[in-house]
Amino acid sequence: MKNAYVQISNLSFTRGERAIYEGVSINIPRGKITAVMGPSGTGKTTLLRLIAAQLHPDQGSVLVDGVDIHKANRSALYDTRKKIGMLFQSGALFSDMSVYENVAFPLEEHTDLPDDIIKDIVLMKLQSVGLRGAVDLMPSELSGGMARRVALARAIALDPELVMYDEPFAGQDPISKGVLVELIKKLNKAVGITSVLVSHDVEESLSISDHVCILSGGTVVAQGTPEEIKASDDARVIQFLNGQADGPVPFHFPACSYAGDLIGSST
Ligand SMILES: Nc1ncnc2c1ncn2[C@@H]1O[C@H](COP(=O)(O)OP(=O)(O)OP(=O)(O)O)[C@@H](O)[C@H]1O
Repeated sequence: MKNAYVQISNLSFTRGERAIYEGVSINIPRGKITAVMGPSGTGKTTLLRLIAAQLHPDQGSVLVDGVDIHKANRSALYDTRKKIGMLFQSGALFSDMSVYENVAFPLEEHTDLPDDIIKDIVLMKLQSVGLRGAVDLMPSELSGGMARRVALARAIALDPELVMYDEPFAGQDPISKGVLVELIKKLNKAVGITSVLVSHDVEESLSISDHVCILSGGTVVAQGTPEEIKASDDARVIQFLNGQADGPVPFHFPACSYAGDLIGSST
């Protein structure tokens, strides 16, 4: 795809004995919102970490804005990482820093901007997530949902070209969820940010994304527009979209026989 911001080709990645990805190819279109969905434990967070070069594939390549991120030299890697904002499930704030200091941190680390400009940017980012009033609070004084939004303000502090959201709606009340959905759309439309959204929230994801990629069992089982995905006749896609427990995708993590485990534990 010519206009892909992230181009993943023939990617394989193994954790211990377990193949998480086997020859996966995915294109993340530039300036669009791509939803990555799939059963729990399938490797969605792992995929984001492979894109950000926090993990390295056994095989295959990941091009981020044309840069092969796993072969890039130190300075190209640094420059490319500056273009990526990440909101991870475990994206904890620095607990000994205020909300202000948390959002200012990447600006102080990566730019030479004067303090008054940094202050304006921090307040602008906090305003966009609806938390300018929380600027002086410490992370321990925030709810889980508020902390997630402060982490988002920090993730977009450097005006990234690519933002990856890992379960941004988890633990959000309906109003905050609405704020986040609008914010993701606004960042995408107004500033042209390429967005990757990992979420279990099927309805929300399909409603805001331009492109959808469904992963299962180490491969891509479907890719396309939300309309194409909804019209898919692949049994795994139908099972996932409808939240059915029974179907081709197993609910259980691979394990030895249950009876064997129980007998083993009683001896
Ligand atoms: N640090 C680690 N060491 C070994 N295995 C890991 C590690 N982190 C994750 N895994 C394994 O990799 C697989 C993929 O994990 P990952 O977190 O990417 O899944 P996911 O699709 O994001 O899941 P969820 O939707 O539940 O968040 C899982 O089977 C998990 O057990």
